[in-house]
Amino acid sequence: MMTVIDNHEALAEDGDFRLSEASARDYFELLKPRVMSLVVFTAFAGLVLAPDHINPVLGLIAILCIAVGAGASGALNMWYDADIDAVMSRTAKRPIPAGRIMPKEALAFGLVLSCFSVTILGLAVNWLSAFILAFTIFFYVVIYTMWLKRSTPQNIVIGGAAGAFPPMIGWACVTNSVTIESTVLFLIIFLWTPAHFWALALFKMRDYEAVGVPMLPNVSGERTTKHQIVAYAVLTAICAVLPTFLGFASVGYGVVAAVLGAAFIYCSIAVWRMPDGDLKMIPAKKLFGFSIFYLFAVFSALMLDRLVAMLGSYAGGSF
Ligand code: HEM
Ligand SMILES: CC(C)=CCC/C(C)=C/CC/C(C)=C/COP(=O)(O)OP(=O)(O)O
Repeated sequence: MMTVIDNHEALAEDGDFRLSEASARDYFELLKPRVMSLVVFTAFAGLVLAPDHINPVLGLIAILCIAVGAGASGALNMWYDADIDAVMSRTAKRPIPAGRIMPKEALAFGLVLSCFSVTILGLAVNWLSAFILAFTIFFYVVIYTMWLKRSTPQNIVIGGAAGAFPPMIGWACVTNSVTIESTVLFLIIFLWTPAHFWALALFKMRDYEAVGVPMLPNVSGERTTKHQIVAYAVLTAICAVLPTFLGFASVGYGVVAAVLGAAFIYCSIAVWRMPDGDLKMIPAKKLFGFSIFYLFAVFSALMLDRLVAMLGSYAGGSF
């Protein structure tokens, strides 16, 4: 049975040039906007938390470049994964497997946006942040999507680094440097990723089984995955309070991060206590959903903490 993708290639091979019937919405969907919105939010947090100032117009340009670069990496991921996306129930309706966009169009779109975002960021802001953006795109598309994802159950642990760079890019946009503080922001997301994704991988095991992608639940089983989910949730909770101990966030932030971390660990333990073979996997779905709220809440608390500190110093300075 020819899949949609084969049929598309056949159409292109008969020499008969066809205009793409893809809509702007289809191209927008290639950018993984829902996922990348939180990615860009963490980049914005890195820009806000950096101990210096950036011209607001340049700051906006920086965030737009990071957003375009993140979307470009999503388009290139969908281009490469079109074969397995066509088989997995969760991804079968995406623009390429659904036949709305041809693989070559997605590849060109992703490459053009990647070059555009990196070049503009380098010219308008600085070349260090542009380099980190380029490296992040490369890491997600080549290291994770093309290599690790299909070859090792540790794919998302190592590949998770790609998703953790955005706050470091935002920080570098302002300071033109990589520091201990921006590395801690990187580590929070890096350690958060396994619990975030393996929760989903638990209830999507059959999908990954069907396409032969070696996700941890499929390779090492549910019990091992649940143990590692709890371990990474604990490490994330510990890392998230480090800003207070390193002096770039208040004790008040530390308390909020500790409470959020306790909730994250609680959700991960609920997954650990879930019987293997459970069909509904409610705790796993809850952990996946909470993981997104958790990351949003931690980075929001960091920015709020910075705002309160700035207002406090302004008020103190004006008396
Ligand atoms: C290698 C690292 C990561 C993996 C393997 C991963 C995996 C996934 C998968 C498979 C989904 C479901 C997407 C869908 O069905 O369309 C998802 C959703 C999501 N991810 Fe991750 N993720 C990673 C890193 C991140 C990072 C770094 C962030 C943000 C900082 C993030 C934020 C989200 C959000 C917001 C959603 C929900 C999207 C929606 O509601 O449709 N993810 N993730
Ligand atoms: C600035 C910049 C380049 C940011 C990139 C940030 C980044 C790498 C985010 C990871 C997003 C994600 C859903 C990865 C999963 O890919 P997958 O292929 O496992 O998920 P899928 O099966 O849903 O496609």
